[in-house]
Amino acid sequence: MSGFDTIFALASGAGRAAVSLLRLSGPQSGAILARLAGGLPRPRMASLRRLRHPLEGEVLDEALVLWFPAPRSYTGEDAAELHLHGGRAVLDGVTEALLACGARPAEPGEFTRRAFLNGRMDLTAAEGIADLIEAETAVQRRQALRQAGGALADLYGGWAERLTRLLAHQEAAIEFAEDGIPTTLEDEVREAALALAAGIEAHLADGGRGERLREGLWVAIVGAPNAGKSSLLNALVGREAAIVSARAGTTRDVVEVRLDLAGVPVWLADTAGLRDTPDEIEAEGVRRARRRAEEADLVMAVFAADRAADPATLALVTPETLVVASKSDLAPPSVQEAALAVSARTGDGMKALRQRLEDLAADRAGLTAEASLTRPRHRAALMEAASWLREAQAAPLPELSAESLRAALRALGRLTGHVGVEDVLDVVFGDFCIGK
Ligand SMILES: Nc1nc2c(ncn2[C@@H]2O[C@H](COP(=O)(O)OP(=O)(O)OP(=O)(O)O)[C@@H](O)[C@H]2O)c(=O)[nH]1
Repeated sequence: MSGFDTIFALASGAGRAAVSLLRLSGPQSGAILARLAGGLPRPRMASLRRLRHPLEGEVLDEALVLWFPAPRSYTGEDAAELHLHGGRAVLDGVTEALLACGARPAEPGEFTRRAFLNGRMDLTAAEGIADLIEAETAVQRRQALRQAGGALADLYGGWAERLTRLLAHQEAAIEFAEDGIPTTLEDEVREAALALAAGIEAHLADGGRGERLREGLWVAIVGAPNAGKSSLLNALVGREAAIVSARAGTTRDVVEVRLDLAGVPVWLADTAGLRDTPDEIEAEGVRRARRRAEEADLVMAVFAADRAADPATLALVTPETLVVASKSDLAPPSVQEAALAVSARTGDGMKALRQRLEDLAADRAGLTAEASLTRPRHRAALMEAASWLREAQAAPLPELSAESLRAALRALGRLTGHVGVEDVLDVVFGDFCIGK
């Protein structure tokens, strides 16, 4: 796209490194690269060049440079890459040279924003790239790569195409009706609208797995004071993250620890032991524990094997709860049904507990054959599209049905970015860091 400034940014991480990657994009990229490197290298071929300051002529670095003429670049514009030596002074010198040539530092996400505006990717793919940069586990990486590769773009784009055809048919049906030509077209459109709504709703009914994988699965560990919750948490993460003591009521606030369970990011939350207490601080801890249990994706209820099961924890157990009998070295478990017997002290049963947690994590946040939606933004737009499609099916007049189909198409368009709305762009690209 013309009329843009030429922008640059460090694409690699800040700080001392062997190599720093500086990226340049915009209409002046070629001219600027030629000025610094003493001529343009062959497109898309790495060349070793001496980089000079354009005014002072001083050699700033000897660097690998790459020239990507439009449209075959990440942004779709003329672009260049400078693989500099990673020192601070090199970067400062080259930055000054680029400023002297009229380029300006990029805003966060500006490279990907330009790629989107130039039609190199849709909004969901741009989000996939943001997720890939943030991905911390293998399964997160797989989900992000799939989305960056256009899996959601293809799915939603396919629906938008189907919807466009429906709209064309509905409009044709309206015209035929005016001309008095009998047709079954309108009935067919209504039926197809319903089928499409059902398809979107099936995609929505994924239990939030894609969003969970992106953000992490929350597991709340609850139980009576001294049940051994903190010891279990420490044994699971392999370090002393939470304080363990023989004194009941040691954990007062929520202790959160991040864990990679077979590629799914999991947040374990150790909570205060559930009991009535006159201690104000501890009572607040108990309130927080209950809230965590309500909000968690998974509750792990811990009962000490050498004690009778306490009613406060029992009250939180549902068929979804992972029931654990701790301190199995002291006694046979007191809660028999489906309880997993473990001992943080001897390590007995810990492998089985980890495996159970991994299975549950994979079940609630693992990848499935079909790409899952990954953001509340996706969910909102898809719910809106499905609801307009149902309205289109039920509308009393074909004109109203067409109007609803148009609204559904707009909702899908906002999702992929084909209906350009500035505020949507700001939300999506606000997630990026500078240089991406
Ligand atoms: N024998 C035995 N003792 C354990 C085991 N796990 C924990 N304990 C002991 O039980 C006591 C309480 O353990 P914690 O892990 O602090 O229990 P908690 O449920 O977090 O306690 P609160 O912070 O009071 O809610 C400590 O003295 C631990 O050493 C175990 O597997 N076997």
